[in-house]
Amino acid sequence: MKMRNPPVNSLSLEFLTELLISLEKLENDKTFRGIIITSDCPGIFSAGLDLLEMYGRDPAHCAEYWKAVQELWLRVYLSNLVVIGAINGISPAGGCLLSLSCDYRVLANNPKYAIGLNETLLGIIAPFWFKDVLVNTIGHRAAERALQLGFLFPPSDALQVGIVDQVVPEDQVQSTARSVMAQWLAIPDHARQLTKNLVRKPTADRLLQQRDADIQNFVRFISRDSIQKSLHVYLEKLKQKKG
Ligand SMILES: CCC/C=C/C(=O)SCCNC(=O)CCNC(=O)[C@H](O)C(C)(C)COP(=O)([O-])OP(=O)([O-])OC[C@H]1O[C@@H](n2cnc3c(N)ncnc32)[C@H](O)[C@@H]1OP(=O)([O-])[O-]
Repeated sequence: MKMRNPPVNSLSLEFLTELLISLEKLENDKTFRGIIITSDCPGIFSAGLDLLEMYGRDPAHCAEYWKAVQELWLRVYLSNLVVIGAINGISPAGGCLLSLSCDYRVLANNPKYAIGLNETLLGIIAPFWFKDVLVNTIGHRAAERALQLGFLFPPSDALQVGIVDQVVPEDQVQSTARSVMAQWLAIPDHARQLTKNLVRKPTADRLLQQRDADIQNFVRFISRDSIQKSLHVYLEKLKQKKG
């Protein structure tokens, strides 16, 4: 599955909806047993959540958007398919969450392809379920530092901390992802799926038990003047960087 939402594969509401529909189709088609998620935008896996869906929007829109973000996470995280991330670009925040929700992550060895939950750098906070997935992946102490400091790990550090499973030369990302897929597909589906569910369900349940409250929290948080100001400053920085 090649994500294509130029210029930066930001997860806009429209793009999230497209991803959800595609994933649902694959999930329901019994001829598919696994997917490799990668990007069609050179150098960018995904720039994460679309800031323009959260900046200057009314509460109803923010609520609709957040529901779609939750939906995508649950769909990928709990998928019955084997999901491999072939991460061929930078993946901050929501892009990192998408990567972390895969069963296995292969990252291209390019120092620009950093990965991490950098929310604090934007003056915003990674929700508890983003945090849970990171803690599950790299452990409590490493997650505590990474989250507070908004670390974006370059490939060698990403491998060392365990936020990705493998770092390979850029031209080998897809072939490596395919070999990994073959290895995972050698396991009987029912045993692998039930085991995946056993491991992941408690984390997903924490959100499932309070989805509406989580939406309300998000809307309250993102609508604050101070948060809107932080987003404004960050968006301006992105513009200025462009020159
Ligand atoms: C509680 C919530 C939790 C939040 C989770 C998140 O995921 S928060 C998200 C955390 N994400 C981040 O912190 C990543 C922020 N992005 C970046 O750091 C860089 O864009 C890049 C490194 C991904 C690509 O660098 P590059 O030099 O190749 O490209 P460029 O920088 O020139 O951008 C091209 C155009 O895309 C625009 N745009 C970019 N990102 C976003 C976005 N997320 N959304 C919307 N738009 C975005 C950018 O403004 C510009 O627009 P313009 O001026 O053409 O109208």
